[in-house]
Amino acid sequence: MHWTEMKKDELELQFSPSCWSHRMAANEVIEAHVKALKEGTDKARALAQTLLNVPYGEGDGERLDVYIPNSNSLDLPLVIYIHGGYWQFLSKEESGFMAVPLVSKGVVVVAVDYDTAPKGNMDLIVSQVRKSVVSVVQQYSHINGLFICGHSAGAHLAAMVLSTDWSQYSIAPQIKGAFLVSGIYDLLPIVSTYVNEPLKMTDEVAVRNSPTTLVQQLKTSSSACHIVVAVAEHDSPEFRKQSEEYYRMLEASGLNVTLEDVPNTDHFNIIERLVEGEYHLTKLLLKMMGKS
Ligand SMILES: N[C@@H](CC(=O)c1ccccc1NC=O)C(=O)O
Repeated sequence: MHWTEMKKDELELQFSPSCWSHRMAANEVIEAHVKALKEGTDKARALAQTLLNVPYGEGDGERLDVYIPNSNSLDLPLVIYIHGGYWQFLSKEESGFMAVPLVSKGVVVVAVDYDTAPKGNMDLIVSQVRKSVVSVVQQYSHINGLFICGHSAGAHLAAMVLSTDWSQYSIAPQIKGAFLVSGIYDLLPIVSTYVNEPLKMTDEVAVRNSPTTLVQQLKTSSSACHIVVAVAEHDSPEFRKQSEEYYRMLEASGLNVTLEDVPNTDHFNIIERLVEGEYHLTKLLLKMMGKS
């Protein structure tokens, strides 16, 4: 069934990732998710050298954390992680977990904060994340490859970064690879759901912030980027459809894109497991960065 034909209840269920986990009840899976991300982030902060709360703009919320390998090398790959949580939950304080397996392999990890709703709205959040990427490139001009990874709403934001017209910015970041994990690429279906209550998007705001409407811009700005669209086996059918359709659009426009359907995962552990060195997506990310 197309989402336009769904009743509100059905649509809201499709966009309630916690209701589709095969591991735990809805409230438990979210609690466990936040705990896993926080524990992983605390571990990363103990393992790596860190620069915490580095400003990337004037706003209080415009800060990022850097996780640095204990290496003398200057030409390390760098991955920017953009957290999920429906543009209203989570922060960089739970977003350094993937540094655990990556810094030991010589990868710099940056976790970006943005003003979640209701403080921030969709246009602001997208512009903040874009600005953070420009700031990282300016500060770390010596890095050997810029990569971006986002989960859920963060995958949407990562796709929006790839789709940026950089002509209004001081530089045009060259992103070598992108990991889009369990993302939302068409925002129109969520406008009428509970997800939009704090965001208050109109259809117009949703359309201009949908990566599905910006594929031509992505092709112009990010033609050399290897894009991995990853989706969980136990994501909801609508989430799975969003990933499949965005993947097809990118592939049809001739981009270097791969669809990864990750078995035995749900919307939450598909990203939590990046704390493990032996997890399929961790290995794939390291391979993309030339570190395996
Ligand atoms: N109502 C949503 C809540 C949700 O997605 C979420 C909540 C807290 C932290 C992260 C979340 N989602 C994905 O990162 C759900 O049913 O999963």
